Amino acid sequence: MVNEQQVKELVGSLEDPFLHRTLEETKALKEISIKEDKNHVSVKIAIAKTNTAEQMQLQMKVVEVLKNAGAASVGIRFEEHPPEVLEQFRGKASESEAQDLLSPMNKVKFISIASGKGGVGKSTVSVNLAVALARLGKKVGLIDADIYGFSVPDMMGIAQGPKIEGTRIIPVERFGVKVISMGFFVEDNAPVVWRGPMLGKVLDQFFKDVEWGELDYLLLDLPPGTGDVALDIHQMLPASKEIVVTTPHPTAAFVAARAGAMALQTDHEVIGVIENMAWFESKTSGEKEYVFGKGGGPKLAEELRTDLLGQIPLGQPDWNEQDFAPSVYGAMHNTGGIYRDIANKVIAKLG
Ligand SMILES: Nc1ncnc2c1ncn2[C@@H]1O[C@H](COP(=O)(O)OP(=O)(O)OP(=O)(O)O)[C@@H](O)[C@H]1O
Repeated sequence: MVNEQQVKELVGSLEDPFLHRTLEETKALKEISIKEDKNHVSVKIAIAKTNTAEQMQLQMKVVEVLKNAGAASVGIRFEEHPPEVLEQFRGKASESEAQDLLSPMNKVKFISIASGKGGVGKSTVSVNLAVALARLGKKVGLIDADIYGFSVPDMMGIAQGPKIEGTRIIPVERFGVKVISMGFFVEDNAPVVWRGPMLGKVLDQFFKDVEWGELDYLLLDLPPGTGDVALDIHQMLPASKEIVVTTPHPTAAFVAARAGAMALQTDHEVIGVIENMAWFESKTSGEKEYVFGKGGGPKLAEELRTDLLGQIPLGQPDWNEQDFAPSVYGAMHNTGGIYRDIANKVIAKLG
């Protein structure tokens, strides 16, 4: 069990990656809360620039020092120092670092897509939401971090891996979305045994070494479930907005609620729920059959005190209009329209 003083000292001794002063010197620790029953430590830290690879590295260090000191789980939120505080320290930063403070990644909003268990359509939803946001004119990146499933390349019909230019990885662009997948770095669909820390390194590389350019949104297709790997990945991610995908069965929603709880515990904000495989609609009669039950999505949204962003029916894209992307719905497809409505809601929420 760690106490507040230890948290202050341990986190305070780490450095702001841009200002090169300790977090104690920059008065970065804005909030500390310790839930003794769960041995959970939650901190809010101000740094020079949020949503950056440097923030990720700092985040990993904070988790490491607090876990080494005995915390069972750690939640971190970041905020940016106001300009007047930055001014005090700016002289310390070299010109290139000052330039870096203005880097385009500064503006990107992270959206993680999570689920309580596998197979509910989390990857399908991630892909189609990314494409829908791009169709609405947003600059979108997608990281397929679903280490058990990395199915995004196949779903989008991506046959070629990314180009490597020197030390930089150029993401593959498809339907206007820049895509990076764990699957690009694994030979012949071989199964991979991942552990949290290893995953953290790979993710860190995705943030640092991938040439994302300017992005509005970076979507992350997370591993399903609420096990160790999912927890680790949540703790490594820059504070992101999270969408939870569920199927309509009340039991599925119950399991998905755990994923939502994990997001909240690690200080990610749940911005909504998407119910997938909501019903089957007969093409001839237009009648809806609730094949997998009913009510799970609204119930989950209520439980997580968030919005139901949309309900996706059972079905498949029309292959011929899809240019060999087996899971991407066309803009004119009914389900493509549902994804467009969801994308509009996401934009309204996040700007
Ligand atoms: N609305 C839908 N209608 C019909 N099939 C669907 C729908 N959504 C997803 N599927 C299919 O269900 C299967 C699982 O979907 P997907 O891989 O997206 O799930 P997942 O939650 O990401 O799974 P995992 O995390 O285990 O990889 C896929 O074959 C996909 O094509």
